[in-house]
Amino acid sequence: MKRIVRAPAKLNLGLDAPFVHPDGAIEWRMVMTSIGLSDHIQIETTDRHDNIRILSDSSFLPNDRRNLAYQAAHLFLNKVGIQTGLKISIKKNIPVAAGLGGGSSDAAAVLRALNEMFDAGLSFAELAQIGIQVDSDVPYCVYSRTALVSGRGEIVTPLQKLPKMWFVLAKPNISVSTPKILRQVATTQVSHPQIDELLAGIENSDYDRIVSNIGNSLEEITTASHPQIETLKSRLVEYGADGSQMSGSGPTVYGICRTESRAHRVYNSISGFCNEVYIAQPECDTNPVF
Ligand SMILES: C[C@@](CO)(OP(=O)(O)O)[C@H](O)COP(=O)(O)OP(=O)(O)OC[C@H]1O[C@@H](n2ccc(N)nc2=O)[C@H](O)[C@@H]1O
Ligand SMILES: Nc1ncnc2c1ncn2[C@@H]1O[C@H](COP(=O)(O)OP(=O)(O)O)[C@@H](O)[C@H]1O
Repeated sequence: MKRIVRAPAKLNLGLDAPFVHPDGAIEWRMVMTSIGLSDHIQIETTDRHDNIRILSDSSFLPNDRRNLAYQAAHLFLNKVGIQTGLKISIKKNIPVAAGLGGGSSDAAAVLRALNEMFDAGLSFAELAQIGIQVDSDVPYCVYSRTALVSGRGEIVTPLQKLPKMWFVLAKPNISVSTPKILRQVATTQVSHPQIDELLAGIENSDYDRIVSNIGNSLEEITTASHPQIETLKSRLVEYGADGSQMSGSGPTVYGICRTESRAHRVYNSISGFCNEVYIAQPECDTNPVF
């Protein structure tokens, strides 16, 4: 049996961390969307029982149990009691450790694909329960559509489609350690974006209200050690984006544009300052996940 699936990158339109639980886990309130930029994953069954082999075209990825796709496959096979070998080949298009959830999305794509391949009949909620054991963005990525994410990442409430918009992503050439950023949440006075206003903007398909209420509590923490993120954000707006923000714990920033032609203008201008630049639309409008 063989399947090829896409694993889309996510963007955080709104990210609030209202409090930290006594065990150190962060309580999230995030509005996320998935975009056309995606990894391609081929999954094949093999007769080497209980052997999960990961191959990828990226030298940045672990190809053993540390790979999130491996962990997802392992948990799924245990849960449904299937004995098979798997070969999982990842074509990596999403920049790694960029705040775009590439690893979580690969893991979620593997869960969805195995569920279909073996006709296991698990609901998205059940796949999300497996996914939360891998990391906190996997439940969202099982749905991979615009959604409100809360709790420790396990509560996913799908929202309606975003109005037409374009994103211009720019990934500066710096490394950000997510654990290092997240550890600082408990001890830093972070700002809290207006998530309810953002939700109202989405509910009313109101582009301007959405753009004026994007916000990310982690931005101040990451920017404190990497001020170039702030510069890149300002440049995106200077070149014509209606708003700009960092995704996740960074370092990728994105600008939002209402039209494709404006997005291309911003793309061309920002390309002079940043090597890794992408244009994408929200996932659900154009490209079904399978
Ligand atoms: C911040 C977000 C927002 O979408 O995006 P990314 O930047 O990853 O894309 C994610 O929630 C992120 O998800 P993820 O990377 O899965 O985070 P988690 O699994 O919760 O934690 C990542 C790592 O940070 C550590 N961690 C987490 C919380 C905390 N208070 N202190 C920590 O040291 C965890 O132990 C783990 O090793
Ligand atoms: N399939 C995968 N794709 C990307 N990264 C992975 C994968 N499996 C494990 N990782 C590890 O997960 C970490 C986070 O990567 P990624 O999910 O791309 O970024 P982020 O958490 O910033 O959204 C990296 O250190 C990477 O080595």
